Amino acid sequence: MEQFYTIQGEGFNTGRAAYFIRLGGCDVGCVWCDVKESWPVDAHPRQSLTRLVDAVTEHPGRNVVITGGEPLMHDLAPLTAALHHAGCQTWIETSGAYPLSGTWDWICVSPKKFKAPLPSVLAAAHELKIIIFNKSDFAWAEQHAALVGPACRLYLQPEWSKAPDMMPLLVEYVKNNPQWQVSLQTHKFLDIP
Ligand SMILES: C[S@@+](CC[C@H](N)C(=O)[O-])C[C@H]1O[C@@H](n2cnc3c(N)ncnc32)[C@H](O)[C@@H]1O
Ligand SMILES: Nc1nc2[nH]cc(C(=O)O)c2c(=O)[nH]1
Ligand code: SF4
Ligand SMILES: [Mg+2]
Repeated sequence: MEQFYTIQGEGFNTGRAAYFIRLGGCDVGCVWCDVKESWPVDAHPRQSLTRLVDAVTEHPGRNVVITGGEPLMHDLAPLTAALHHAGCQTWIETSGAYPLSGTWDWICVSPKKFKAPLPSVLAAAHELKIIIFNKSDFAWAEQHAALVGPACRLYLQPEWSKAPDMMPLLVEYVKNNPQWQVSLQTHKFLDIP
């Protein structure tokens, strides 16, 4: 759907330069999704792997984030193989609703109530990033934290429009449950993609 070189705004890798590839197609249907234009799978032009990898390597950064849409609706094995061949690190942003494909240096799973994550994807996560939209999301976060591996990093990220209301609760939650960390969509404050 789009590709851009920017700063990873969220989660564990916040602040690091990364090339983003946003793949079209998602059927999870989050009411608060901030890229609804990514949902239709056929609305976005196709690109060859060669062209995609060439575009990445025109920039000095070698961290590549595959996002969407829901990127795991596609077989990502060819894309991650080509990126690794070009010397890139592969990072994914996924809801976990579809089986993993591809080989990954960093897996961020952000599970959604609208379509449950697969246990196999949760088990492979390096990072669990729960979006806090209302109070019930804290208990829901704990349910998913029980399904990830022991080394998985735990993040709570406010849903953008609800952040003014939810941030005080989120801060108190992390102070009382320090296994969790706060993640903010810092690119939105920086006004970058
Ligand atoms: C647009 S999604 C694409 C990747 C994948 N479909 C997913 O949901 O993880 C990228 C990240 O943005 C988060 N996100 C989407 N809309 C948001 C919003 N309104 N506020 C905060 N985070 C949001 C998602 O939870 C996910 O972690
Ligand atoms: N800067 C920046 N960081 C991000 N981290 C995850 C994003 C996403 O939409 O997947 C995203 C994004 O859209 N922009
Ligand atoms: S799973 Fe991701 S892309 Fe799909 S609707 Fe939810 S936030 Fe948007
Ligand atoms: Mg985004």
